[in-house]
Amino acid sequence: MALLALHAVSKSYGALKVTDGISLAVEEGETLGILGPNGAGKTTLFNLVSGDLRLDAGRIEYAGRDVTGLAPHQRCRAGIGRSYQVPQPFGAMTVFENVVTAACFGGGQSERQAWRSACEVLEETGLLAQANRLAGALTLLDRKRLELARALATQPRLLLLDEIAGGLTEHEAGQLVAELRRIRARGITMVWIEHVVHALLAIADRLFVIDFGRRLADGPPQAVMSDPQVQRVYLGMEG
Ligand SMILES: Nc1ncnc2c1ncn2[C@@H]1O[C@H](COP(=O)(O)OP(=O)(O)OP(=O)(O)O)[C@@H](O)[C@H]1O
Repeated sequence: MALLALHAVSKSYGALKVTDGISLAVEEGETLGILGPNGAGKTTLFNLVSGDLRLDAGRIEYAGRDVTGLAPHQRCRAGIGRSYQVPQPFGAMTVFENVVTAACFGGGQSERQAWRSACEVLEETGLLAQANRLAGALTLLDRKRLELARALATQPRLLLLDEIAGGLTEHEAGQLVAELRRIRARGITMVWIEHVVHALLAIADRLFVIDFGRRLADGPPQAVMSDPQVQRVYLGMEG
């Protein structure tokens, strides 16, 4: 049974169909990469899965349960954690306080549990030395790590990552991939939207390409990247 299953999911803004009948299954333990041109509907798909947006049609199942009608906090507590494309930490709070807050309010943990899991997550994401810094004073790499740490603090079984490598140097993106590999080794299922293709290819088991809100390709990374339609639409290359 798939951990996450989308059945003909659709969402429109007025006449603009942003998600057009997408069906997709993600197996437990899998790392799925999502690619697509700007405005293709990738973040919208995440918003539909996390419950930040209500869908117009279709159904979403998670861990064998229909979660279509659940609120975002209910989906989070059920194990769907996510990061946001634009990191949104509480800038006037420390890194530690940000992660504790995510563990308490997103993960439903007691304060005592939240302190413990915040320490573990900060160590795992390489942020322990920054624990007492204000989140607003972090470098871009550390802000991305904090975004990851806040999602991990909710103890997800399914982790949705939205462009977490964007704006990083190649070396920094490599560090982030190494952290994601460790997270994957813990058995966490990941779906990662990313424009930094080499970072995605370093970890994804499978790629799903979206164009104009529809599935353009879905399969093993090398096969998808050499698909002439993907090269034409996404990479701007003529086949
Ligand atoms: N609240 C909204 N109202 C109207 N249109 C919207 C809204 N949110 C998104 N859109 C439109 O929906 C389309 C898909 O947006 P989305 O952010 O999902 O794309 P994306 O693939 O994540 O893009 P990017 O790679 O640039 O982040 C875009 O044309 C966008 O302008």
